[in-house]
Amino acid sequence: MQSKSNANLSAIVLAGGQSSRMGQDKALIAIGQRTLLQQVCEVAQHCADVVYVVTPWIDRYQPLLGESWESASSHRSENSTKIRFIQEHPLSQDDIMHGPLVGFAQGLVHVETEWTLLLACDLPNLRVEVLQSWLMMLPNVDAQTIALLCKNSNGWWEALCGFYRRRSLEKLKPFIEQGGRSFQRWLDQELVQELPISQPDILFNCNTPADVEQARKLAR
Ligand SMILES: Nc1nc2c(ncn2[C@@H]2O[C@H](COP(=O)(O)OP(=O)(O)OP(=O)(O)O)[C@@H](O)[C@H]2O)c(=O)[nH]1
Ligand SMILES: [Mg+2]
Repeated sequence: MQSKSNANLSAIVLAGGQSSRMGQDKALIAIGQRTLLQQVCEVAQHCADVVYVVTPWIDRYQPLLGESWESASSHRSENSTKIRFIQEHPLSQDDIMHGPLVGFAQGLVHVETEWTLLLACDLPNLRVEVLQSWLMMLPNVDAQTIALLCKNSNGWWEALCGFYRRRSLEKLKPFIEQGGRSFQRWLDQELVQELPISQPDILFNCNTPADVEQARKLAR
Protein backbone atom coordinates (compact mmCIF):
# COMPACT_ATOMS: atom_id res chain seq x y z
CA MET A 1 0.00 0.00 0.00
CA GLN A 2 1.31 3.47 -0.86
CA SER A 3 1.99 5.94 1.89
CA LYS A 4 0.02 9.14 2.21
CA SER A 5 0.82 11.74 -0.43
CA ASN A 6 -1.61 14.50 0.36
CA ALA A 7 -2.01 16.93 3.21
CA ASN A 8 -5.01 19.04 4.05
CA LEU A 9 -7.66 16.37 3.84
CA SER A 10 -9.86 14.90 6.57
CA ALA A 11 -11.73 11.63 6.37
CA ILE A 12 -15.04 10.67 7.95
CA VAL A 13 -15.82 6.98 8.35
CA LEU A 14 -19.46 6.17 9.17
CA ALA A 15 -19.97 3.29 11.57
CA GLY A 16 -23.58 3.26 12.66
CA GLY A 17 -26.78 1.98 11.14
CA GLN A 18 -28.78 -1.13 11.85
CA SER A 19 -26.99 -3.68 9.64
CA SER A 20 -30.48 -5.14 9.25
CA ARG A 21 -29.68 -6.96 6.00
CA MET A 22 -26.51 -8.39 7.55
CA GLY A 23 -28.14 -9.49 10.81
CA GLN A 24 -25.11 -8.44 12.86
CA ASP A 25 -22.91 -5.35 13.17
CA LYS A 26 -21.12 -5.35 9.83
CA ALA A 27 -18.35 -3.01 10.99
CA LEU A 28 -17.06 -5.91 13.11
CA ILE A 29 -17.11 -8.55 10.37
CA ALA A 30 -13.64 -9.73 9.37
CA ILE A 31 -12.63 -10.08 5.74
CA GLY A 32 -9.23 -11.74 6.01
CA GLN A 33 -7.23 -10.60 9.03
CA ARG A 34 -9.07 -7.41 9.87
CA THR A 35 -12.60 -6.18 10.33
CA LEU A 36 -14.32 -4.06 7.71
CA LEU A 37 -14.03 -1.01 9.96
CA GLN A 38 -10.29 -1.54 10.49
CA GLN A 39 -9.71 -1.93 6.76
CA VAL A 40 -11.64 1.18 5.80
CA CYS A 41 -9.93 3.24 8.52
CA GLU A 42 -6.54 2.07 7.35
CA VAL A 43 -7.29 3.17 3.79
CA ALA A 44 -8.56 6.52 5.13
CA GLN A 45 -5.38 6.93 7.17
CA HIS A 46 -3.34 6.61 3.99
CA CYS A 47 -5.26 9.43 2.33
CA ALA A 48 -6.07 11.95 5.07
CA ASP A 49 -4.39 13.87 7.90
CA VAL A 50 -7.10 13.03 10.38
CA VAL A 51 -9.72 10.29 10.37
CA TYR A 52 -12.99 10.77 12.25
CA VAL A 53 -15.05 7.70 13.03
CA VAL A 54 -18.64 8.83 13.57
CA THR A 55 -20.60 6.35 15.62
CA PRO A 56 -23.12 5.97 18.44
CA TRP A 57 -20.94 3.12 19.80
CA ILE A 58 -17.45 4.41 20.58
CA ASP A 59 -16.91 1.78 23.31
CA ARG A 60 -17.59 -0.99 20.83
CA TYR A 61 -15.00 0.16 18.31
CA GLN A 62 -12.31 1.82 20.40
CA PRO A 63 -10.55 -1.48 21.25
CA LEU A 64 -10.23 -2.18 17.50
CA LEU A 65 -8.90 1.21 16.53
CA GLY A 66 -7.20 2.43 19.68
CA GLU A 67 -3.64 1.90 20.85
CA SER A 68 -3.81 -1.88 20.78
CA TRP A 69 -4.73 -1.98 17.12
CA GLU A 70 -2.23 0.73 16.25
CA SER A 71 0.70 -1.07 17.85
CA ALA A 72 -0.33 -4.39 16.32
CA SER A 73 -0.67 -2.95 12.83
CA SER A 74 2.23 -3.71 10.53
CA HIS A 75 1.49 -0.57 8.52
CA ARG A 76 1.62 1.68 11.56
CA SER A 77 5.19 2.92 11.19
CA GLU A 78 4.54 4.43 7.75
CA ASN A 79 1.24 5.92 8.75
CA SER A 80 0.85 8.40 11.57
CA THR A 81 -2.67 9.70 10.91
CA LYS A 82 -4.70 9.67 14.10
CA ILE A 83 -8.17 8.28 14.47
CA ARG A 84 -10.64 10.38 16.43
CA PHE A 85 -14.02 9.15 17.53
CA ILE A 86 -17.06 11.39 17.22
CA GLN A 87 -19.95 10.47 19.49
CA GLU A 88 -23.14 10.59 17.49
CA HIS A 89 -26.32 11.85 19.14
CA PRO A 90 -30.01 11.33 18.40
CA LEU A 91 -31.69 14.43 16.95
CA SER A 92 -34.71 14.06 19.23
CA GLN A 93 -36.19 11.69 21.81
CA ASP A 94 -37.90 9.56 19.18
CA ASP A 95 -34.91 9.51 16.81
CA ILE A 96 -33.79 5.87 16.95
CA MET A 97 -31.68 5.51 13.82
CA HIS A 98 -31.35 8.64 11.76
CA GLY A 99 -29.12 7.20 9.03
CA PRO A 100 -25.85 8.15 7.35
CA LEU A 101 -26.75 11.71 6.27
CA VAL A 102 -27.17 12.86 9.87
CA GLY A 103 -24.06 10.94 10.96
CA PHE A 104 -22.09 12.71 8.24
CA ALA A 105 -23.42 16.12 9.31
CA GLN A 106 -22.48 15.44 12.93
CA GLY A 107 -18.95 14.52 11.82
CA LEU A 108 -18.54 17.43 9.42
CA VAL A 109 -19.04 19.89 12.28
CA HIS A 110 -15.60 18.82 13.56
CA VAL A 111 -13.75 19.04 10.25
CA GLU A 112 -11.20 21.82 9.82
CA THR A 113 -9.98 21.14 6.27
CA GLU A 114 -11.69 22.37 3.11
CA TRP A 115 -12.26 18.83 1.80
CA THR A 116 -13.35 15.62 3.50
CA LEU A 117 -13.24 12.08 2.20
CA LEU A 118 -16.43 10.35 3.31
CA LEU A 119 -16.38 6.54 3.52
CA ALA A 120 -18.91 3.95 4.61
CA CYS A 121 -17.48 1.25 6.86
CA ASP A 122 -18.63 -1.58 4.57
CA LEU A 123 -16.31 -1.08 1.58
CA PRO A 124 -13.90 -4.05 1.44
CA ASN A 125 -12.44 -3.33 -2.01
CA LEU A 126 -11.28 0.27 -1.61
CA ARG A 127 -7.95 1.08 -3.24
CA VAL A 128 -5.67 3.78 -1.84
CA GLU A 129 -4.22 4.48 -5.30
CA VAL A 130 -7.66 5.25 -6.73
CA LEU A 131 -8.62 7.54 -3.85
CA GLN A 132 -5.27 9.31 -4.13
CA SER A 133 -5.74 9.82 -7.87
CA TRP A 134 -9.13 11.40 -7.15
CA LEU A 135 -7.84 13.69 -4.47
CA MET A 136 -5.33 15.16 -6.93
CA MET A 137 -8.39 16.64 -8.67
CA LEU A 138 -9.49 18.65 -5.62
CA PRO A 139 -7.42 21.82 -6.17
CA ASN A 140 -9.08 22.33 -9.57
CA VAL A 141 -12.70 21.83 -8.60
CA ASP A 142 -15.07 24.68 -9.42
CA ALA A 143 -15.76 26.84 -6.33
CA GLN A 144 -19.53 26.23 -6.51
CA THR A 145 -19.17 22.45 -6.47
CA ILE A 146 -19.88 20.92 -3.06
CA ALA A 147 -19.01 17.28 -3.74
CA LEU A 148 -17.05 14.95 -6.03
CA LEU A 149 -18.68 11.55 -6.38
CA CYS A 150 -19.03 8.56 -8.69
CA LYS A 151 -22.33 7.62 -10.27
CA ASN A 152 -23.57 4.06 -10.19
CA SER A 153 -25.22 2.26 -13.11
CA ASN A 154 -28.65 3.58 -12.04
CA GLY A 155 -27.40 7.13 -12.32
CA TRP A 156 -27.42 7.63 -8.55
CA TRP A 157 -24.56 9.26 -6.72
CA GLU A 158 -22.34 6.91 -4.75
CA ALA A 159 -22.62 9.19 -1.76
CA LEU A 160 -20.62 7.15 0.75
CA CYS A 161 -17.31 7.07 -1.07
CA GLY A 162 -16.26 10.52 -2.21
CA PHE A 163 -15.30 14.05 -1.33
CA TYR A 164 -17.31 16.88 0.22
CA ARG A 165 -16.51 20.53 0.85
CA ARG A 166 -16.69 21.60 4.48
CA ARG A 167 -19.10 24.37 3.60
CA SER A 168 -21.56 21.81 2.27
CA LEU A 169 -22.61 21.74 5.92
CA GLU A 170 -24.25 25.15 5.43
CA LYS A 171 -26.58 23.50 2.90
CA LEU A 172 -26.91 20.23 4.75
CA LYS A 173 -28.02 21.66 8.10
CA PRO A 174 -31.26 23.24 6.84
CA PHE A 175 -32.00 20.17 4.69
CA ILE A 176 -31.82 17.97 7.82
CA GLU A 177 -33.77 20.47 9.91
CA GLN A 178 -36.56 20.22 7.36
CA GLY A 179 -36.64 16.44 7.80
CA GLY A 180 -34.35 15.44 4.90
CA ARG A 181 -32.54 12.12 5.46
CA SER A 182 -31.65 11.06 1.92
CA PHE A 183 -28.22 11.74 0.44
CA GLN A 184 -29.66 11.42 -3.08
CA ARG A 185 -32.36 14.02 -2.49
CA TRP A 186 -29.92 16.41 -0.90
CA LEU A 187 -27.35 15.97 -3.68
CA ASP A 188 -30.03 16.45 -6.35
CA GLN A 189 -30.31 20.05 -5.12
CA GLU A 190 -26.56 20.70 -5.18
CA LEU A 191 -23.71 21.04 -7.66
CA VAL A 192 -21.80 17.76 -7.72
CA GLN A 193 -18.91 16.84 -10.00
CA GLU A 194 -18.67 13.29 -11.27
CA LEU A 195 -15.55 11.26 -10.51
CA PRO A 196 -14.13 8.99 -13.20
CA ILE A 197 -14.17 5.30 -12.26
CA SER A 198 -12.58 2.54 -14.28
CA GLN A 199 -13.05 -0.24 -11.69
CA PRO A 200 -16.56 0.04 -10.22
CA ASP A 201 -15.87 -2.99 -7.98
CA ILE A 202 -13.96 -0.74 -5.58
CA LEU A 203 -17.38 0.61 -4.52
CA PHE A 204 -18.77 -2.83 -3.75
CA ASN A 205 -20.30 -2.69 -0.27
CA CYS A 206 -21.11 -5.53 2.09
CA ASN A 207 -24.78 -5.40 2.98
CA THR A 208 -25.65 -9.11 3.28
CA PRO A 209 -23.96 -12.34 4.37
CA ALA A 210 -23.69 -13.27 0.66
CA ASP A 211 -21.77 -10.03 0.04
CA VAL A 212 -19.36 -10.99 2.81
CA GLU A 213 -18.78 -14.40 1.20
CA GLN A 214 -18.05 -12.70 -2.10
CA ALA A 215 -15.61 -10.27 -0.46
CA ARG A 216 -13.85 -13.12 1.35
CA LYS A 217 -13.42 -15.05 -1.89
CA LEU A 218 -11.86 -12.03 -3.56
CA ALA A 219 -9.54 -11.43 -0.61
CA ARG A 220 -8.14 -14.99 -0.70
N1 LIG B 1 -22.77 6.98 11.93
C1 LIG B 1 -23.81 6.42 11.29
N2 LIG B 1 -23.57 5.64 10.25
C2 LIG B 1 -24.62 5.08 9.63
C3 LIG B 1 -25.95 5.26 10.06
N3 LIG B 1 -26.77 4.55 9.23
C4 LIG B 1 -25.96 3.93 8.34
N4 LIG B 1 -24.67 4.25 8.59
C5 LIG B 1 -23.47 3.82 7.88
O1 LIG B 1 -23.66 4.12 6.52
C6 LIG B 1 -23.02 3.13 5.72
C7 LIG B 1 -24.01 2.55 4.72
O2 LIG B 1 -25.14 2.08 5.40
P1 LIG B 1 -25.92 0.79 4.98
O3 LIG B 1 -25.08 -0.06 4.10
O4 LIG B 1 -27.29 1.14 4.52
O5 LIG B 1 -25.95 0.12 6.42
P2 LIG B 1 -27.10 -0.09 7.44
O6 LIG B 1 -28.09 1.01 7.41
O7 LIG B 1 -26.41 -0.39 8.73
O8 LIG B 1 -27.69 -1.47 6.90
P3 LIG B 1 -29.18 -1.90 6.57
O9 LIG B 1 -29.93 -1.84 7.88
O10 LIG B 1 -29.03 -3.30 6.07
O11 LIG B 1 -29.67 -0.93 5.53
C8 LIG B 1 -22.42 2.12 6.68
O12 LIG B 1 -21.09 2.50 6.87
C9 LIG B 1 -23.21 2.34 7.96
O13 LIG B 1 -22.42 2.02 9.09
C10 LIG B 1 -26.18 6.11 11.17
O14 LIG B 1 -27.30 6.35 11.62
N5 LIG B 1 -25.07 6.67 11.76
MG1 LIG C 1 -24.04 -0.46 2.37
